Amino acid sequence: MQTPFHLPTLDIPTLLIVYQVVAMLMAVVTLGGAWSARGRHGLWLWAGAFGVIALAQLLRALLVSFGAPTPWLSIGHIGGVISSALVLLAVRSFLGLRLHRLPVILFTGLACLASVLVVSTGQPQWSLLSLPLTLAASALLRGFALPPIIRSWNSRGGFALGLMLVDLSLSVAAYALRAITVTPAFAGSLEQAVTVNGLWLLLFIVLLTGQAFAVLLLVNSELQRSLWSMVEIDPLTSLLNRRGMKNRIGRLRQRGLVAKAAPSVVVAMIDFDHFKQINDRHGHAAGDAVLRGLGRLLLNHVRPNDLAVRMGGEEFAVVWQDVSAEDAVKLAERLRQSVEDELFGSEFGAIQCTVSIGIAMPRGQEEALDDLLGRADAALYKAKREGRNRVERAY
Ligand SMILES: Nc1nc2c(ncn2[C@@H]2O[C@H](COP(=O)(O)OP(=O)(O)OP(=O)(O)O)[C@@H](O)[C@H]2O)c(=O)[nH]1
Repeated sequence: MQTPFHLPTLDIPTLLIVYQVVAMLMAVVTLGGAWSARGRHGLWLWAGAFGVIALAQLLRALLVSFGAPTPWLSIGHIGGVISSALVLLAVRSFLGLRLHRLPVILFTGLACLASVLVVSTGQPQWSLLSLPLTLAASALLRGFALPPIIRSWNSRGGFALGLMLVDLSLSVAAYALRAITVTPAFAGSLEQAVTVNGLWLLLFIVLLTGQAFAVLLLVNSELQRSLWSMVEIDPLTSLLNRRGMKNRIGRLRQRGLVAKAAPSVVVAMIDFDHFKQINDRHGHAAGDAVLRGLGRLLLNHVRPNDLAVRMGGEEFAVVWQDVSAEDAVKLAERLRQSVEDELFGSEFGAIQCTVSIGIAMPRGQEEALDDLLGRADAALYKAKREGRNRVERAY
């Protein structure tokens, strides 16, 4: 079959050297990133993915110049499959998913073995199968990394993840199409197949560079995220702190999920009764265990869009969304009862405590969050004055 268009002649060995140099550069840049991020987010695996391509091409070039036996020359193809396996593992590690290493290793091993076997026959019609075979294996391995990235992008969004998604999707398509089009049967002749492969190499150099940029952007945004969570999360209870709550509500308002002081938002301020006595009687460590226990209990009482917050000391807050005033009173009462029924376990024995709760609903669209919190606080102190272990509502 003759292709209807004229393909430019490309110097494949030169392109392979460029591919190798770019991969080497990307490996060095990603290694630097992995080093500064202490290897978090699967960065060593990303660096490995670029490094393997660079090393495989280098080895191949050396073997060719030393006149190594033919089976060794499939090392470049094998490097591509191993690199794709590392990309799959890197994506899972980056997204914090379990790494199913064994099936990935087995599949990669089989693809590499098949490549060596077909090249070892010494028969051109078999040897030529090595490239499409390993390219197809790479397309599959990278394809398996797509669904978790798509899910993550749907929930998190972000430019860096979007860029990774685009690059990975393009590379899955490119590996699959390259596997088909580099076969002489498709290209029309062996010469045409070599030229088509050269054109693909050009695209692969671009995709490789795009992937390295996406990795670095992703790591940068992850480091920023973890820095923010250190600022916004209370280390003792892992709940949001006061700043985290304000930022979260600000972000929800920006995304239009919460209208400015929407009337359906209810704030509950929660404060332990006589917490000082718990510390005095059982010790500070037992007090900490009780605070952690309330943190867990609050998380069980809120839905994904609600917020559970440690405001400071033994004061907590819950922000319920989409609830009526009547339902909020019921929710707060149920929460108060749960704390009363709970035996907060610690190594010093079970500790029983109670909380006082003040709840407030926005007066109108314009009430600022601080004013709302202030009124919930005032209701809380009314609950304390009226005898503690009770819920009071601000009007
Ligand atoms: N263990 C522990 N105790 C804390 C922490 N933060 C604040 N506290 C203690 O919480 C206690 C709060 O005491 P008070 O403000 O007098 O309040 P209270 O004893 O709960 O009395 P009422 O609120 O009036 O019922 C103090 O003894 C603080 O030391 C903490 O992180 N861990």
